[in-house]
Amino acid sequence: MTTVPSPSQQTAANDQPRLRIRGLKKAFNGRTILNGIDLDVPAGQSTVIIGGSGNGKSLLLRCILGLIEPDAGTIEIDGENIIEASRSRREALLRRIGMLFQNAALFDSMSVLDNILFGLRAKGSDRNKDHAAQEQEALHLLELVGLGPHVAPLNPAELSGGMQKRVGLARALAGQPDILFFDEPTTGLDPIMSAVIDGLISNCVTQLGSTALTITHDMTSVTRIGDHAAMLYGGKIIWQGPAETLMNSGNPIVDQFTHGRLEGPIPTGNLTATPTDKR
Ligand SMILES: Nc1ncnc2c1ncn2[C@@H]1O[C@H](COP(=O)(O)OP(=O)(O)OP(=O)(O)O)[C@@H](O)[C@H]1O
Repeated sequence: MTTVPSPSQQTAANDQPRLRIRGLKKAFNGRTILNGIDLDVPAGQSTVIIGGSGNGKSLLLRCILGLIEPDAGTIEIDGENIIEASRSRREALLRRIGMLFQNAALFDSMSVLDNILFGLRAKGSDRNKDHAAQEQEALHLLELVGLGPHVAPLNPAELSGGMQKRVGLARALAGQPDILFFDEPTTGLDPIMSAVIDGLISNCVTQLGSTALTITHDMTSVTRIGDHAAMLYGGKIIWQGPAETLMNSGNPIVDQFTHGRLEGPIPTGNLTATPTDKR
């Protein structure tokens, strides 16, 4: 007999975040960087994390990806704690995540095609497929990010920064991950290319149904791609809410950061220019 969940049970299931992080801590040599991160990343939506340089945003992503072992806390994907999962189960859960690294992180010595094939192999997506089928899949991924097959034999160094990011995104999409991480996807790009990359990220969420988690310093991007926003400061998520309210959060720390003000609760110390610095 099939049990039909009651409406309240359905709501509870639907409300479960795709990613749920609680009490995540990480210190290096006695220096605490993450000091109890609590964050929910809703399924099928786009969450953006902002925060000052060195606050641990990339570190948070690397902890989730299993590249760095946290000192404490839980990281759940669909309610399953990946830290306590068996190795094979953890690997299976982590295969659900695709990542566009800062600066795209392509292998310079490999062609664009080989970079994407590498992504397919890393996700185990090459199994049961001959080389021609793998190449077809790689070309399809390039097409998804708006690049034609003429780009496939080129080396990353022959591409502009924006094209490199697109290739990085194509590689992140290898193996059809349903969770995507983007680490500063628009840094170093001109405003139009930033809009193109933001559009591709939005498409991943709206058309592929992905859950996106993006780190950015680009406030225009936050409003363009974000459904939800969160700010990391002092080792914790100090604010989270709808992205459209980020610029008027009412939180003094968030407001100082998002408006780039020198005055406020965030110490600027030696970064503050004095009249003598302005020679
Ligand atoms: N493996 C590591 N070993 C030692 N320290 C580390 C390691 N990884 C990160 N850190 C330290 O953690 C801090 C946070 O680094 P992280 O790269 O996460 O910052 P971030 O918020 O992403 O900064 P940015 O916005 O400038 O990219 C830095 O001080 C960094 O030196």
